[in-house]
Formats: sequence, structure tokens, C-alpha cells
Amino acid sequence: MVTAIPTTTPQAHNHQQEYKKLENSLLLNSSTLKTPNIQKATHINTTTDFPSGFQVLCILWAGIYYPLDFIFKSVFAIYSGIVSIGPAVKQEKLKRLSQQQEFLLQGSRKREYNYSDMTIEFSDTFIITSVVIGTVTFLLRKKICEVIGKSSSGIVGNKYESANLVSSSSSTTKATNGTSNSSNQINGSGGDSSSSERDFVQKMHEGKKNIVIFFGSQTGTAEDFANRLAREATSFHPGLHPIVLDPENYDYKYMTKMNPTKELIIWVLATTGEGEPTDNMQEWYEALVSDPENIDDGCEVPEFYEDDDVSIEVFEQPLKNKVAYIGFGLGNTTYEQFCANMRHIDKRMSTLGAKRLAPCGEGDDDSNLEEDFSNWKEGIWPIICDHLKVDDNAVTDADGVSATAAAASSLEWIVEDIGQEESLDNSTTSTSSRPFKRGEMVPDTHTGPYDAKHPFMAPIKVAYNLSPEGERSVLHLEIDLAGSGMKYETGDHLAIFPTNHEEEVQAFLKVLRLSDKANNLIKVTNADPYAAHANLFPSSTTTYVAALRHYLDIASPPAREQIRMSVLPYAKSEAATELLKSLSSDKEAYSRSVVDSCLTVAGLLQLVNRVEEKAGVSEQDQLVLPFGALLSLCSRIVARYYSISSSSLVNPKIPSITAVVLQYQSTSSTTTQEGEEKNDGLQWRYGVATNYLDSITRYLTQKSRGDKVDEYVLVKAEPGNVKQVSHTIYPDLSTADEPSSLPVVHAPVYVRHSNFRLPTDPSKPVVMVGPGTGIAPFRGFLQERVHQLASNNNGSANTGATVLFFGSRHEKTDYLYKSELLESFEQLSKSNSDSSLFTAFSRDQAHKIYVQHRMQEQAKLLWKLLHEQGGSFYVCGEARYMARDVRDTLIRIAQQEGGLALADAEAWVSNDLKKSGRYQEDIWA
Ligand SMILES: Cc1cc2nc3c(=O)[nH]c(=O)nc-3n(C[C@H](O)[C@H](O)[C@H](O)COP(=O)(O)O)c2cc1C
Repeated sequence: MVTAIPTTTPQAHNHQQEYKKLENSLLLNSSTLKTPNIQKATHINTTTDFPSGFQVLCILWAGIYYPLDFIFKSVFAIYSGIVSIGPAVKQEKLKRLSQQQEFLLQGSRKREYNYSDMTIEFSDTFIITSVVIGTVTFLLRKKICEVIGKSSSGIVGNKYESANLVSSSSSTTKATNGTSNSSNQINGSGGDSSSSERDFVQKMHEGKKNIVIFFGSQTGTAEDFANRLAREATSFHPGLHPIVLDPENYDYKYMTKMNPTKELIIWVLATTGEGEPTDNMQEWYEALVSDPENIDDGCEVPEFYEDDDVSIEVFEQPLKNKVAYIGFGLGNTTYEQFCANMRHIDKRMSTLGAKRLAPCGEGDDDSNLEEDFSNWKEGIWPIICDHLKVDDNAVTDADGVSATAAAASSLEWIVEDIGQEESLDNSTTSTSSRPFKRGEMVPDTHTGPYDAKHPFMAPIKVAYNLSPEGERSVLHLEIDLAGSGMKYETGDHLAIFPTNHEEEVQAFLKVLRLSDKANNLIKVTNADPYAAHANLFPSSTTTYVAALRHYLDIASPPAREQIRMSVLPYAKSEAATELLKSLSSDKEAYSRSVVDSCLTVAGLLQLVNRVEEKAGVSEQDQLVLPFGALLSLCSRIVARYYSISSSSLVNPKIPSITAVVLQYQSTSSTTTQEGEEKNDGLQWRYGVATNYLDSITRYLTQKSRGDKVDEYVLVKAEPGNVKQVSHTIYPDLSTADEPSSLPVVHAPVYVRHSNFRLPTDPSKPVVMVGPGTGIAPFRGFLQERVHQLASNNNGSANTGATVLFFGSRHEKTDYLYKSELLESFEQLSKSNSDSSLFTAFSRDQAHKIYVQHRMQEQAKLLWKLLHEQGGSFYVCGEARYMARDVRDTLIRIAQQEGGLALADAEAWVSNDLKKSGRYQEDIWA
């Protein structure tokens, strides 16, 4: 949804062509002089066949003297010919001039073409003085830079200076915006300037790292994979020293400082939107892949850092002999542009000359991402060790367990238990010494700006169930952003950090034997002083229970290799070792007992303890996972994105979201010590985030009804027979004293901007397809169209036709926002008779009817609005089936109504609509 903006400028392109022409005309060897492209002017590489200082001087002399001499004499000749000497002489001089040009082209040095003695002396003196000054300046540039206080990094020229300034200022902004961990880290390790904070190679060198793992992640998976790669490298390959970095905090330009035989980049890149880079890769992507549409030959060579030594290398390959890399892309084959981010970066890295050590791996989230990652990972270690010439004494003993692995997993995070603090669980206490706890009513010293790293604790103004009688609860929540400084636009997303299920939190505390210490303050720091993150949590202190509630993803099953690296080393009994070995080495056993049963880490530990108990292992010999190991094992909780379902024109401060509460059943089977398969039957599973929102909704609903509700923990009991999960709710009790007021509940949020936008011209038609909660952004669009209509009544322009296809299971129970939709269309259709609402209730009749069937029925109208009137088409909802079917239907309509052949109809959708931004999707797999 975020579109990369191509940065190739026509000027830069022309400049390049001009340079090529000039280069040819002067017959200069391209390996000798390369300067004219503004972008590339100062790009000079270091190679082993590097010329000496004297050679450089000669080159400079030749490169500067001849052109200047030529230009000066040409200008003088033309001037004297036209103004002073008269036409006859002018002709003679021009003839001489062209002779001289020819001489230059031949590359020989002849000094007999002198127009006057004075000219020779003056021009030569001028040129010689310029060249001498230029040469001296060049040779003393380092000193000059030092004297005027600039970095002597070798980044020279105004453009680079300003680029450097831009980098440093943006890094400062970013540091204040939320990368304080890494910037503290850098300052602590001797970083001296903001530009060096962006220098990832310097950071690698400070920490003696030989691998940098860059992740591009939107919802946390790629970041998690990157951390797991690093953990595995550290645990099992002693010669590998990885560091995981977020590209957002660093500058790609420094790639050229890398040592290609001793250092390596590993990319772990997810794709988001419609084949777009993740937010944290945006800047790098735009620089490296300036023109994704023409990736083969339309991309500009970006600027890179140069070191002091000057060598002339082929511009187009600035990463040649500089960078080696390997990569893994995360994607989903349901999307048209599978793994586009990784594929594009891979392509550009190799075009720019970097050495790809092996084909990049790709993982499909639609099938088995985890297994794809695992398979790719297994193959890369020998290649990496071989390339870096480190001994691949992979630390694996016969059992695949090692002392190093145990040490590494426990040492990654150091947990210091500070003990109890009396007031800690009183959520209204406002002492500044209290640690920040996401999701709780804690006064946070952060006053903005708010973003993914510093979410805003937003009051929930309104919360209710849109479908109380339906099979699934659909929630409508309104979130107050007043005072946050955050702004949203219609079509944007709201990110919400959920709180974990309370039962799951308590289960973890119990199995970790921490129930008594739940509220102890703990200080968690990274064992590696050079790691990118000094702290795992927003503050260095928190409590066990807060970490489990708000920061760790405790609901996901542990990965196979995680069981091997972070759990197996702590097994003291044979029974536990056997079970864990089987789960971590036998893919089938793992998939049956862990994946299919959605076994959480707590579930796994409980299973191990049960097996140990059965085998007669005494309690003190049973496996108890240290909290530090758990921190390596669980990834961090990430925000969930919801399409905003209100219009920023109508409700600028209070966006709403519309979310279906996720709950499903899965089998639960366990493998006993004896290898017996034990089927525990079907169990209910709950989506963490939507159930958290559901808890808030229930809490507020019950409070408003005057029901007695536990202020801290809400255990849900409805609907039907489904056992509900509980979440910890932190109401602001400060308002509760006033009899009329209800306590306010807050949730940690931030706004994520998207490109999902109505056309700027309101007179253009709009066709929207949004079944189920896919209605969300279109509720906002409709509010905006009605608002525009009201404004237009006073103005001149007409509001174009507005068409919505909405669908759900049953009209009676799942017709979301029914009265609102009907009312909006009543108004819209008054102004434009084509404006209509079409509904498809799939299960209200014997045969299923979906939105695409209704589209087909309205083929003529759609063709008229989209083809003849240049309207825009929008789809929101499920990607795999609905979005595909909708696209296919539109292609069929183009064939049927426009008489187009299949290929032309597809091209109409892909080129006329999609590429021009008239076909937009906000879809999820
Ligand atoms: C909103 C959204 C858009 C996506 N778009 C694409 C896409 O265009 N191409 C693709 O291959 N995968 C796409 N994916 C799949 C993700 O790349 C995949 O799920 C990945 O594992 C997410 O990694 P992350 O959690 O690190 O962001 C998309 C996923 C989401 C949620």
C-alpha cells in the first residue's frame, strides 16, 4: 500500500547520455576518466589495481587541462571573431578552431594554434594556475575538511555534503522517534557523530561482527527470522559473528566500506502491500531500486560512500569487489507480486556488482513459510563459512545439542531480578520511576511523536458488537487520537498492540515457576554490548508479568530449531531430552504435535513436565526454562493493522475500526514419552488481538449497563457455549469517582499511512467491493462521498457515481452498518442515479451468492463507470479467493461488454486500471 517513488530523473538520464557523447568525442578511455554524471561524479572505488598518486595527478592534469584549454580558446576565438576581428578573420579562426578540435580528438599535443601571443600567455597562465590550485586542494582536501570541521570520510562535493547532512539529521529524528536503543548503544560504544551512527559497517567493526543481517519486516516475521538466523549462527558456528540491524536506522551508502571476503550481508525481506517493500526498507529500496517497473535497465546507480583512496572503477558496478550477500524473501503466492521486495533487491545488488553467494531463498506464507525458511537455512551455513573462510566446526554433537548452544541462548539476554515494588500493580500510580508497561495506564514520559516504537495510549471512546446475534462477533471501536498529534486520512490503517490472554500469561508464570514473583521488577539487558538493541523492551526495567502480557508473543508455537536451541539444552532428565529431541529433529512429529495443535511454549513445557512426571522424574529434576531463554525463544508482540472505517473529513480526531473476532478450532494431539499419539480432541483457539478488542468491548458494554465487572481481569462467558478468553483491562479509574462517568480504557495505537485513497476528483465514479469486514475502508469512503456531496451542493462540481458491493453470510445477523449504508445511498443516489448498493448474502438461499456474482449482474454499469467514465475500482477483504475472483470477474466483464480478447481484457485491468492507480486493493491473506 506504500508505493515506492521512482527517483530516476530525466535530467540525470540526459546528463548521463551527454557524458557518454562527450566521452566518445574526446576518445577518452572510460577507465581513465569518469565524472560527469551528477549522481556518479564522485563515485570512485578502491580496487587492488589502484593507480598511484602520481598517476592520479597526471590523469587530473590531462583531464582538466585539455578541456579547459579547449573551452577557453574556443570562447576567445568566437568572441574575437565576432566582435573584434571581422568576418574574414573569424572564418580563418573558426577553421583553426576546428583544426584544433581535430587535434584534441587525435589526442596529440600541438601548440602552434595560437590566436595571439597575449591569448596564449593569459589562457595558459589561467589554466595552469587553476590546475595547480585544484591539485593542491585535492591533495590537501583531508586537512581542509578537518579545518572546516567536516568529516574526512571521502564523501566530497556539495551534493555529498548535503546528502550527509540529510542523513545525519534524519538519523537524529529517527533516534528521537524511537531508535534510542540503538543510538544509545552506538554512543556507548564510541560513536561520535550522527553520520557515523548511520554507518553500519563501523558498527560491525566495533563489535567485531562479520555478518550483518538486514531485515525488512512489516508484521514481525522477517525480524523474527533474522534474529533466529543470528542466534543459530552464534550457537552453532563459532567463526560467525552476526549482528541484526534494521535498515531504517542505517545508511545503505556504507556498503562500499565492506570487505567482501571477510564480511557478508544477509537479507531477510518480507513484501507488503501490492508487491511493496516494508516500511523499514522503504528508504533503502527507493535508493537501490529507483524504478521497479524497469528494474532491468531503468534504475539509476545510487550514491555510495567512497573511501580516501581514489580508483576509477566502472560506475555501473560500485559494489563489485565490495559486497557479498545472500538472502531470503518472505511472501505469499496469493499476491500477484510474490516476494517482490527480495527479488528486486537481489536483482539490483547483483546488477550493482555485489556477489551473490547462492540463489535467494523464498518462503510462501500461503503454504509453509517455516519449513521453507528451515530448508533454506540448512543449506546456507557451509556456503557462508566457506566464503568467509571460517572453520565450520558446527557445534553439533551426536544429539545435535551443545554446550555452546545452551550458553548462547541463556546469555543473549541478561535478566536481573530486582525484587518487588509495592505500588507496581496499582495502575493509577503515577510515579515516574515506574517502568513503562505497554497496554497499561502508566504515565509515560514520552510525549510524541507516536509511532511503532512509541504507541499512543489512546482512550477507546465507543465500542460495540455490530453483529451480536451473528455466528461471529464483529466489533466497532472508536479511538480518540486527540492530543497525540497523530493525523489520519481516509483509507489509512490503525495499528494496535494487543495484550496477551490472561490464562496464557498465568500458564507461563506457572510453568516457569514464577507465579510468586510475577510482579518482581526485572532488568533485561543484551549480553552483547555491540548488539543493535541494548534493551528488549521499551524500558530496561519491567516485570515478569508485564513482559508476558505486553511484550512477548506467547501465543505462537515455537519453531523446530528454537526447541533445539533454546529448550533442549535445559532438559535435565532423559525423558525430557528424548521428547524434545524427537520434536526438534522429526519434522512429522513436530508438525503433528506442535504446529497442528497450535502448541504454545507454555503448552510445550507443560507437556515436557507431564512426560517427566509420568517417567517418575522428581520435581527439582524437571525442566524449568530460565526466563532469559524464554526471551530468546519468543518473538516480540507486534502491532496488528486495521483499516480505518471512518472518514478523516468527518471525524478527524476519532478514527474507527471494524474487526471480526477470531476464534477457531484445531485438533490437539500430544506425543507421549513412549511415542504414543494422544488425541486431546478439538480445542478452541483465539486470535490474540481481536479477542483483546473484544474484551475491551465487553468490559465497556458491561460497565455501561452497570454490571459488576472485575476492574482488572475480564473473563468472558458468552456467546453460545464457546469458552471465551480473558484479557487484562486497565481502565483509568481516576474518572470513576464521578457517578455519571464510565472508566476509560486505553489501547496502545499508532497510525500507519496507506495509498488506499479516493480519487482526488470527486466527479469520478467509484466502485467498491468490500464483503465482511472488507466494508471497513468503504464506510470511510462513503462518509467522505456524502460529505463531498453536501459541499458540492454549495459548489459547482458533481459527485460521481458511487457503487458498493457488500456481502456477508446472513442479512439478518451480519449486515454490517445496514442503516448507515442505506441512508448514505439514499442521499448519493439522489445526486447520481447510478449510485447503488448491491448486497450478496451468501447463506440466505440454497446456492451461495457472493459479491462477484452481483458484479457480474451489473456488468454494463461497471463497464460504463470504469471504462467510459474513468472511474476507480477498490477491493478490500480476503486475498486468496475473494480478491482473485473479483479480478477475474472484472476481466470477464471487459471481454463481455468491451468485446476485448482475454489478453486485452487482462491488460486493461493490469495496465489501464492498476498501473494508473484506478484499481486499488487493501487485502489480506
Ligand atoms: C497487507 C499484506 C500485503 C502483502 N503483500 C504481499 C505481496 O504483495 N507479495 C508477497 O509475496 N507477499 C505479500 N504479503 C505476505 C507477507 O510478505 C508475508 O506474510 C510475510 O511473512 C510477512 O512478513 P512480516 O511479518 O515480516 O511483515 C502481504 C502480507 C500482508 C499482510
